[in-house]
Amino acid sequence: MEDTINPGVDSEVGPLRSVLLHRPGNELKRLTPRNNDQLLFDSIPWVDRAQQEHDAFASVLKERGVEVLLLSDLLREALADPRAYAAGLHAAVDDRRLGTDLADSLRSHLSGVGAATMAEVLMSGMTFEELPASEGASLVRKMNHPHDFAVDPLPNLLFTRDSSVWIADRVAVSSLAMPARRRETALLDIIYAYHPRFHGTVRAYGAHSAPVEGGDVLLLSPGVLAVGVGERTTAAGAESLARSAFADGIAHTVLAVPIAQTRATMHLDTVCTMIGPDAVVMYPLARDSLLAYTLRPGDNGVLRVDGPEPFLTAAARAMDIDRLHVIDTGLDPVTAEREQWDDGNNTLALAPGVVVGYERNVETNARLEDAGIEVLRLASSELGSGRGGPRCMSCPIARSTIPANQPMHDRQ
Ligand SMILES: NC(=[NH2+])NCCC[C@H](N)C(=O)O
Repeated sequence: MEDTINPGVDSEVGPLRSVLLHRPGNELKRLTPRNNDQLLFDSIPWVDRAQQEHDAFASVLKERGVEVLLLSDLLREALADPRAYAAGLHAAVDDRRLGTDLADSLRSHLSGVGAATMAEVLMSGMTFEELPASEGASLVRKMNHPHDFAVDPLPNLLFTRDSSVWIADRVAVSSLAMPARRRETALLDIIYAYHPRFHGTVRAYGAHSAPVEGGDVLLLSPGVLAVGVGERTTAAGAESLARSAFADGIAHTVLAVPIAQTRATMHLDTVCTMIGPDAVVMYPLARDSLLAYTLRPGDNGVLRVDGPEPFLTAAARAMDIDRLHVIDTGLDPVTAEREQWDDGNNTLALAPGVVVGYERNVETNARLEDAGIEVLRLASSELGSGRGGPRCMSCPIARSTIPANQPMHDRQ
């Protein structure tokens, strides 16, 4: 048997060894022009092409020696455990939406369908017309349109970055802010609690805490986290993540970084991602305006909060480096805005100086290459419709540790 890779992530850029992805599936087929806004997609993706683009993403990672775990496989395998199956039933059936009669009949139907179908229902949801026939009349069934959802689909599962985050050897299952994504928490919870691969995994933070989404969390260096606070992660969420990371000894500094509350900048990783241990690619407009509050453990369990001050200053101090380099994308404001929207700043580092990016961001990629970064390009005509790039679509489970204080150019 091959050795399994021990989970653990202490940076954004250490050589990537194992990653969790979600190959888009039938949940994307639920998107219509009537529900796409609410389900956080900007258009209606062509699902077959989205799958091809995603398969190409997985292949790029595998070719570089990264183990790719698929969320649907892990969920199905986890559901083989009766306790996981019971948790799945609980996550699928909402008594408040269905009323007692319909909820009971759906529960008894799902109890017998088996792990594969159960996983599919949890991911793709169920419409009223797909519910099993049941005895007696149900007002709820009569008064809902056959295409209404009895169980909501989760099209944003694709963005595995947001629903869980590894910090050192612990995993934080997120508390997601938007109603369309809240049920993702239950699926990740089932995987980490019951899949044999994650047996013994210790948690950080608590999925019932104030919202934190993984797209807002950057592991700037071992022990130093930057947490975007904006449309998704709240200040209370950043505090609770900091408190738990300090208590567990997996971080000594957390930078809370205010970001504009708009769709274009829903997460910190839409404007800034790391491409080396002391370097980031950053949306030019954010470069001089981004601020940070510095959180550290204080006496008697009280948090110390300093700042705000410029993000780059606070980050360099916390990381104990002279300067956090910003790769100058040097773009004119209109190109910069277009490429930021298309996730040009949302790169996934496979190692220091090696990143995956969307090919459509021609100018940003060219500037990254000018700076000596290798850019592995992905097609994204359909994947991009959910507004997420390679970083959003990946949850690193294991990265190798980079030796401390070794600037990037020595490592290439
Ligand atoms: N880490 C990220 N930037 N994730 C992007 C998530 C996009 C997704 N449609 C949402 O609105 O939630």
